[in-house]
Amino acid sequence: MSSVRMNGVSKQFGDYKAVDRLELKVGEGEFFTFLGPSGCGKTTTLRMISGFAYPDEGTVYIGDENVTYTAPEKRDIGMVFQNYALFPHMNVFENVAYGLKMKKFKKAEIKDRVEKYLHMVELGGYESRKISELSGGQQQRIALARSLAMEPRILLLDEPLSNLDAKLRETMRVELKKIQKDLGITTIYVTHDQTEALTMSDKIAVFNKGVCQQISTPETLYDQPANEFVASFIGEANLFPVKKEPEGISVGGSTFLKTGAKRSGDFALIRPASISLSKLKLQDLNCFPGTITDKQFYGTHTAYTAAAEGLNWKINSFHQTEGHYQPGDSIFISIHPDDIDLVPGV
Ligand SMILES: Nc1ncnc2c1ncn2[C@@H]1O[C@H](COP(=O)(O)OP(=O)(O)OP(=O)(O)O)[C@@H](O)[C@H]1O
Repeated sequence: MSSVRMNGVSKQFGDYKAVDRLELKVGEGEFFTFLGPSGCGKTTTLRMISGFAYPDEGTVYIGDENVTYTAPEKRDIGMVFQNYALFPHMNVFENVAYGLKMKKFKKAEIKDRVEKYLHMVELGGYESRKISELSGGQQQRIALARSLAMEPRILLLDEPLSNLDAKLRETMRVELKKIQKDLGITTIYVTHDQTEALTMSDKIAVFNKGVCQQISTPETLYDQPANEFVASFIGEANLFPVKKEPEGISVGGSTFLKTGAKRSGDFALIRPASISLSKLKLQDLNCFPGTITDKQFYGTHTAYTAAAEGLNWKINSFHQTEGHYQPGDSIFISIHPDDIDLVPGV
């Protein structure tokens, strides 16, 4: 088990800053996720940790060791990729044993480790299967077992579940997290999928255009996003530019909002689940007439959109009694002041 630190790390391709002055610390045994849209610098950052890319500036530490320019094979890191990268001409045993053989482990130790880690990914007994005889999910587990068998000090996972179907992804999320916790291995996970990040991580670093926007627990990212980008990327959000008025703030031109926000900012953030819908006006404060424009039923909740005060609102209704509006219905939307946060722009 080891920690990872990156101090002032930058990487440029031509004129483009793929990673810009990154500061982060991954604690021992932590499940740490790099989250962000395509091209934001997640993989480049991971490659600088693995040693497949070197930074232009800054330092990378694993534990107390400065590994900024250390070759990948000397870093004692395991990696699992989106495409599995298994050897198709070898069977399952040979795939999992490969790195151990290269490192000249004794035969008995290789056999023990292959058995142990195949059992851990629930594929004990599959040793002589061909790779082509395995499903995508099974192949991904073999790739994981192959990395774990080396007992590395850090595990890096680059979008490992993105080739799997939705149901399998969900199962693998739970299994992967369990294995990680059982082994206590420091893990860095790259994804653009916020559900994966929120459900699996101890901490998440949110990236945008090469810049790390915020590093926090999933709960803090959702409840106290550092800025408009994080607020829009984590969970669903209504984000409206605000105008500062003498007595408070207004959105959409002249709609006054009373907010309990403890900070100031350029955008009002209102989560769709915190808005109530009603046929009648329920309160004077933060209650506006509008019209339902769309309805999508998800089982657990109904997602509405409504036009009110010249703005489009997203509203998630979890109450069955509220779940009966149709597009075209006249409604009132109500928001408690404590559910209106203010966030800075990026
Ligand atoms: N070897 C390279 N040469 C030139 N540009 C590169 C190179 N590698 C990455 N880039 C650019 O750097 C930026 C960051 O790429 P990176 O692969 O780190 O993004 P990412 O967040 O992992 O994206 P994705 O989720 O699509 O994999 C992108 O604009 C990419 O085009």
